[in-house]
Amino acid sequence: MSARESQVDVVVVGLGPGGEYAAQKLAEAGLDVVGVERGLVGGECPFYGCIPSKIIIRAANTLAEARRAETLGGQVDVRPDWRLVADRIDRQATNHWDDASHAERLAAAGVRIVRGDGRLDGPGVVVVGEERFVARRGVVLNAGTSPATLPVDGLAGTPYWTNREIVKVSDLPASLAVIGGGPIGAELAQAFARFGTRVTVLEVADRILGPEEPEASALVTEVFEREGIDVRTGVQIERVSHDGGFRAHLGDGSTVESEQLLVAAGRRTNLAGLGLETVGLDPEARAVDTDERMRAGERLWAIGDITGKGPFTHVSMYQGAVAVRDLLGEDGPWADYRAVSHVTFTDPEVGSVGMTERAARDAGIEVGIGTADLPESSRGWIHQAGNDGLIKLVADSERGVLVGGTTVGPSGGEVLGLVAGAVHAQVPVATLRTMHFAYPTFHRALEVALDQIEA
Ligand SMILES: Cc1cc2nc3c(=O)[nH]c(=O)nc-3n(C[C@H](O)[C@H](O)[C@H](O)COP(=O)(O)OP(=O)(O)OC[C@H]3O[C@@H](n4cnc5c(N)ncnc54)[C@H](O)[C@@H]3O)c2cc1C
Ligand SMILES: NC(=O)c1ccc[n+]([C@@H]2O[C@H](COP(=O)([O-])OP(=O)(O)OC[C@H]3O[C@@H](n4cnc5c(N)ncnc54)[C@H](O)[C@@H]3O)[C@@H](O)[C@H]2O)c1
Repeated sequence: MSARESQVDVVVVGLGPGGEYAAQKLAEAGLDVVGVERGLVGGECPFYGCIPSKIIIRAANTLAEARRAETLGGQVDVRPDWRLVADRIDRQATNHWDDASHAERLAAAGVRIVRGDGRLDGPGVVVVGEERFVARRGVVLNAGTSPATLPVDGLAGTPYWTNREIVKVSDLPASLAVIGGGPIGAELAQAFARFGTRVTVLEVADRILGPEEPEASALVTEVFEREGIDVRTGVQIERVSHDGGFRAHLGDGSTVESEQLLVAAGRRTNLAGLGLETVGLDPEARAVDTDERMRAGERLWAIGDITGKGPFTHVSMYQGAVAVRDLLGEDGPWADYRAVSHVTFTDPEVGSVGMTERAARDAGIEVGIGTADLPESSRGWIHQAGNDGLIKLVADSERGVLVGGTTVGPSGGEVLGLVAGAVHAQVPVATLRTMHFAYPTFHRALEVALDQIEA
């Protein structure tokens, strides 16, 4: 059967955060835009990722904070009620996993939404079922990721959870094993533990939150263990069996039993079946290479998690904005990844921007380091229960500027803002040292760390 053909200006394939942003801005600029989506308009973040997970974390943190009152303000009777969380995600956050509000916003901007699987069919051409779109200006790929499947014996036949299922849970499990101590595993492990679930984290690497500074991993591990989470690192999972409950068989001969199992062991990019070979790109690649304008080929742009430049919502939207500027013929600014920041919303939060110490040394930079322990700061001492935290700043001593920083603490993600600004704008360390740091804030601990840097 021959496909119906339409000429348009731009086709956006995948309407996750970056694609949604780009489609809306291009349509508002007057272009004829088609947005193709096979799942929910809005993508992973609002329905299965950032927003539901942060609602769970917010609730869990209120419980932890209430428990802290015992030594600071008085007795509080804490009785967790998961129904409040499940209901908030279901009704307030996801509208029962209905994307109408996202789709209506795009339609109001003039985007034509086409439901289905988009596939490239040569430069500037996208096929969706029986429809064929020829894009005069180009195609923007924003296909995102899915949970990676683990090649562990026995796992495939079991009803394990990924992030897609765990955000829909209506009843708390008594116990949960979490495979993977990355951001998803760590955030959800702690939140479920705070609701009363017995949690075991199984991490193959020698520490959880591996890409972070080792000091950050160590501190979060210490807090997790204090809260009763069983953190096992360096584990090999040989096999998983399921017989009502789960049993993970580990390489050292031990087993871990749990009522439920969350697999949070990474993501795979949704590039299979996208027709990359029709535009001269490798269909087996893990990511799509882009230049500073997010161009990936002839009349082709790629944005978001598929570019491998940082799997975060803000990166996807940042790249969406870059692609929009290029498609509209503007003169930049183009993509720059020196100061990509991210926050892992454990408690303490782990904020991070730019390079770690190791990355800076590997890049041949003459490194200067400054650190501070939050409990030793005035605000940390006042805060007391729940004051775990640290600052680590990484400077290029030759140039006298920060190239990275890690801010762990009760408001680690907020404190990060100042460091991210300094790395982004290359503010001289000497200038930062002359700042006023309000007393007694958590960010004031930065002054201690800055003073130590030889720069
Ligand atoms: C549990 C969890 C928590 C997270 N928390 C945070 C956080 O706190 N902060 C943060 O910054 N990031 C967080 N992330 C990461 C964040 O969700 C992603 O970085 C972000 O969603 C990526 O956006 P994207 O636009 O690249 O892709 P996605 O959001 O994955 O969207 C891609 C879309 O493309 C569609 N699609 C794919 N292929 C096709 C095709 N061929 N045709 C049509 N449609 C297609 C998919 O259906 C999907 O809707 C979290 C992720 C998870 C899983
Ligand atoms: N707050 C945030 O910004 C946030 C929150 C959640 C997720 N995310 C993003 O979403 C992406 C996916 O998160 P993720 O945590 O699933 O992935 P990840 O790749 O960051 O972490 C996966 C973890 O699983 C471990 N692992 C892999 N195979 C294993 C095995 N066989 N046994 C035990 N452990 C194993 C890895 O060593 C790693 O520590 C990340 O890249 C992350 O940046 C961001």
